[in-house]
Amino acid sequence: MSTGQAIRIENLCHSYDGGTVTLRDVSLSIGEGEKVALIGPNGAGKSTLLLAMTLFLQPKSVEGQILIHGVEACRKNEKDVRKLITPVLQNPDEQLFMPTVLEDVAFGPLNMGLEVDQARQHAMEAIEQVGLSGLEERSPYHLSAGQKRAAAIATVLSMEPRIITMDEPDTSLDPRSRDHLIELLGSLEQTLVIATCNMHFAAKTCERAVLIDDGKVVVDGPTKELLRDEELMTRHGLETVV
Ligand SMILES: Nc1ncnc2c1ncn2[C@@H]1O[C@H](COP(=O)(O)OP(=O)(O)OP(=O)(O)O)[C@@H](O)[C@H]1O
Repeated sequence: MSTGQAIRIENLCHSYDGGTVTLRDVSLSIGEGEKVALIGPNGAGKSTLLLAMTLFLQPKSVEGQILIHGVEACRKNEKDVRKLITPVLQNPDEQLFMPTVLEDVAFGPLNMGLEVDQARQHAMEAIEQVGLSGLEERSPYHLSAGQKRAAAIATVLSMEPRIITMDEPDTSLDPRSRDHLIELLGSLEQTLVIATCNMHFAAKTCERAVLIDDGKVVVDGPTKELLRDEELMTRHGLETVV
């Protein structure tokens, strides 16, 4: 249920090193608590759009405006923006670098200035939420692909951002792990923006989908309606889901 505006993007343009144009005049509003899939073929600009929202692009390469809960996403507001919106990276290994799962999940809250006990409490809750209780002392390197994905999500949940972005979170998951992830995402109250090329995954996790191709928003609407449109899906190299 949407209670306010979480993300507002206006006329966003971006190019890498003044070369490849990746985002062309993208405008988009996402309400608080919405779960939105960014769908589109490889190279469409989905990851770049997530990087723009989470301030991971060179400021000079971006034109237009992004507001995160009313705060302009720019360098001078970096600290505030990072508290509001946090990415789960495409590769969990980039998010897990401490000796144990617990230390990894507590790292964010500690970094935000929480006392050790409080950070541990947040971490334990996040670990339970993602179904990894009992694995707190395990090295992240010794987790399965599905467990790594869950641990990476826990490192973000423990910081309690209001918005979470995820880039291809279903990559390398077997059907059972994917089902666990779908269940977990369904249980989250945060606003979620999920980039995916997997239309079945999009249909199961997000009520709304934004189709991006060649850096432009092509269509924005109910996921199931978009995915049923065979002509639209085929035109953009995507799979129809009936
Ligand atoms: N660091 C970079 N430098 C230059 N070009 C890049 C860089 N990263 C991505 N690109 C290019 O930008 C375009 C958009 O890429 P992006 O990763 O945002 O697409 P995507 O929709 O997420 O694709 P995929 O589904 O394959 O992950 C592509 O043409 C890609 O080659």
